[in-house]
Amino acid sequence: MPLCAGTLPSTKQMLSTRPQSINAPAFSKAHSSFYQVLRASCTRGNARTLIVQATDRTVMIGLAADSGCGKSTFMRRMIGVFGGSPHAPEGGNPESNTLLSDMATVICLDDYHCLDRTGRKEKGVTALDPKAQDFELMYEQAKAIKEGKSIDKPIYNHVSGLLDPAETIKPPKIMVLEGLHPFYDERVRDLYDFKIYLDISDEVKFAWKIQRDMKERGHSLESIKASIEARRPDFEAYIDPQKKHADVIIQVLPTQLIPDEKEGKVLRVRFIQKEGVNFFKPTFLFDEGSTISWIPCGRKLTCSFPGIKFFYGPDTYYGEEVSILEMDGQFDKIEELIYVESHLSNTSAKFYGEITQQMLKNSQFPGSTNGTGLFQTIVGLKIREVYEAVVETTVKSAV
Ligand SMILES: Nc1ncnc2c1ncn2[C@@H]1O[C@H](COP(=O)(O)OP(=O)(O)OP(=O)(O)O)[C@@H](O)[C@H]1O
Ligand SMILES: O=C(CO)[C@H](O)[C@H](O)COP(=O)(O)O
Repeated sequence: MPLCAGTLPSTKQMLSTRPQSINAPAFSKAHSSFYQVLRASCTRGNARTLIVQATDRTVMIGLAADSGCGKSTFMRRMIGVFGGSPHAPEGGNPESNTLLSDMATVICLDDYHCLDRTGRKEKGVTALDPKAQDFELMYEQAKAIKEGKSIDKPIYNHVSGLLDPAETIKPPKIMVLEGLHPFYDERVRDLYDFKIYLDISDEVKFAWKIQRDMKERGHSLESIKASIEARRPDFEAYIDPQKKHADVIIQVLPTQLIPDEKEGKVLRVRFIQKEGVNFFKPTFLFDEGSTISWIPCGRKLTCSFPGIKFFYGPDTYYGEEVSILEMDGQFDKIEELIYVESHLSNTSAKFYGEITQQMLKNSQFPGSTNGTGLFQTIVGLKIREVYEAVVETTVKSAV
């Protein structure tokens, strides 16, 4: 017999009640906010089950970029928004590329290479070539995860260059597929709730690669140049075109504040945001839809040479309406970012100062004093908002 809202237990009672059987799902704090939605229309028995099932729907996020373009750094920022520390699967293959955290699991699409290093060499293809990628398996497994099923996913071992035995991945609340081809196959593309592309210009990519591969991995300047050149044709043919499918693009270019600066030390970062994307409201500066150029007051935002400049305005990108928020230059003190934050709207922050708080928490990550860190942090908040909106919609349709 249906119960009226007043007769259903309170959220506090729900939290303290044990499930009626071992297999019944537990009601946790994470479900509380959705309980109100159901309280008016559910019987005691099915309320718990419906809420838990609805909030257990996996939200799919795609992150595309070339290798060495800051995907790992971005993932660490995103996971920081949800809390909990990222870790590799325990007790498994030490060369696993998977990252687990309380809310999110990040899968690296290199695991869907169907040709190992020798195979690619024999066939004369690079890892960027779709021929080296098993899209059939990628689609089947991404779909299974979205349907709440566990998968046994292969592991591409970056040390040996071989495909290792599979690891089991359980469906998380948020699944991120990151790598070279997340939006290449139309079937996989249609599974995402939100799509991100990190678009790093050649000059900056080169500077970052030198920093990592020369200083940290002992590669020579010549070999880094040669590897970038060898990848370029396939990058242009197969990776770069995927950016037109993304909902947001973080484009990283050399600064325009210093003439002919090509070293990639000072960056101009553009946050390209599509209009009309489900559950996503573009962030704006001062006044939505206006075109604004802003040089913040130097007393409120300390910046050494060459200073800092913001831009915001509407534009088109591959024929679609977008709004662009741009930051050229860098600031000196992260805590002063609160001044910039106070002029931004639709940031998806839960409280005033959350962006600055996140930036301070991750101050040791590269890009913490420029637009890469700022926009990656905002995208992390956007992912949280998309997640919450998808879950709420699922709960409502369950009701
Ligand atoms: N925002 C940034 N500002 C400056 N340098 C950065 C930034 N993001 C990344 N880097 C540099 O680029 C290098 C690669 O970054 P990261 O490991 O995050 O990229 P990746 O895309 O995950 O690489 P891969 O796919 O090869 O594992 C880092 O070592 C760092 O030096
Ligand atoms: O682009 C890459 C990763 O994003 C790698 O180059 C690709 O996975 C091939 O691996 P390896 O360098 O081990 O041969």
